[in-house]
Amino acid sequence: MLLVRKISLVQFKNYPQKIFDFHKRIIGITGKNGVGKTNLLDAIYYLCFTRSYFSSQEQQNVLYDTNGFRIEGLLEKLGQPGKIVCTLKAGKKEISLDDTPYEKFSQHIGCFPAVMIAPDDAEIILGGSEPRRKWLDTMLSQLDNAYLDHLIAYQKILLQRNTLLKQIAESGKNQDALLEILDEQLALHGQPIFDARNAFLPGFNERVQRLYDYLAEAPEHVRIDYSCQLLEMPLIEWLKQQQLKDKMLQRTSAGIHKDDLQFVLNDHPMKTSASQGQRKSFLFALKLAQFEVLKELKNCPPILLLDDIFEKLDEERVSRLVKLVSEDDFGQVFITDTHQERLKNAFGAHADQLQLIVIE
Ligand SMILES: Nc1ncnc2c1ncn2[C@@H]1O[C@H](COP(=O)(O)OP(=O)(O)OP(=O)(O)O)[C@@H](O)[C@H]1O
Repeated sequence: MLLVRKISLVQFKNYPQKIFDFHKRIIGITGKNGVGKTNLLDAIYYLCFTRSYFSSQEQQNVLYDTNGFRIEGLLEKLGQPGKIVCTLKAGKKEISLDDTPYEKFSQHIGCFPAVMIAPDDAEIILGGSEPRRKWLDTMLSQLDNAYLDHLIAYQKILLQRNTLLKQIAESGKNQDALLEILDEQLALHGQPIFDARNAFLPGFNERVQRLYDYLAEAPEHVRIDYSCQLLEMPLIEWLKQQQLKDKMLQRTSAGIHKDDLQFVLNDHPMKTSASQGQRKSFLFALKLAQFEVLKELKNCPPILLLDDIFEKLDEERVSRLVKLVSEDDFGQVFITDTHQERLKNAFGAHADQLQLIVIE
């Protein structure tokens, strides 16, 4: 099992300095609105992903009017202790495992798998394609370090290619030789990303359907369709074919950065046709399916971070979810709620496994 035993926060978000000890499998975090329940979940997420789930800019993670933070976590994975330290000092970030700093943070991703379910996740269905790609990338990066390395390289080369396209337009100079090199490199990293995304979704769909059936009230058919230009032809051919157009647009119009996922409910797009309840059930099914895959492929259940689920789901769905996460092989679960009694009652039958933390 993977367990967080202790976390120390210094100047992380609203915490000037705070230590939390965790000694049970299910951790209920309660306290009034705005006390820092979500921030505590985010700190745990940070230890696993080397970044915040909620804040895209590091400065947002630093306590107001200070200039750096430190998160230290003591974890236990399959009986082995591990110490992760994440610091931001004078704008410089450092991550270490057992006092050895990582040269590449990507090496850390997937070592301590975790899944977050949070209110903002509705964006995955309702927003543009970016949150869907981000969700898929987070999932696949945890499963395979090579995927993340390809993704980082792809994004870097994409930026270089777009810069070159702008330079060509501005200077009128022939830079075709360089463009060709970048095309080859982009294809080299883009093609395996496509392969991984394409291979992953069919099996994943079966899991999402099963979990949706468990959570939802009515039997409905749900699925995720992968939309990608590379389903038609390889990236290198797309890049060649689009070169003229790209020079005019001054950006790269083909590639896996254009991918999207279509969430479908009974053959209709979920974004426009699903009710709020159906969307919530689908999101939970999606995240729990992610949990299942990680558990199987990592041989260890991920840490599950559930933010505000009692506000989001009706009683029936909450009780099914509680039943699921209470199973002994589920791994460590952190749940936030403003109502201490509600949390206690929900886990009443498993009170021996529940540790309540009240944040004041
Ligand atoms: N960088 C920061 N420095 C100081 N305080 C911050 C920072 N970022 C966020 N906060 C504060 O953290 C608080 C929000 O914390 P959080 O979202 O964890 O609360 P919560 O207990 O989950 O609340 P709710 O029950 O409403 O979901 C807010 O008061 C916000 O002002």
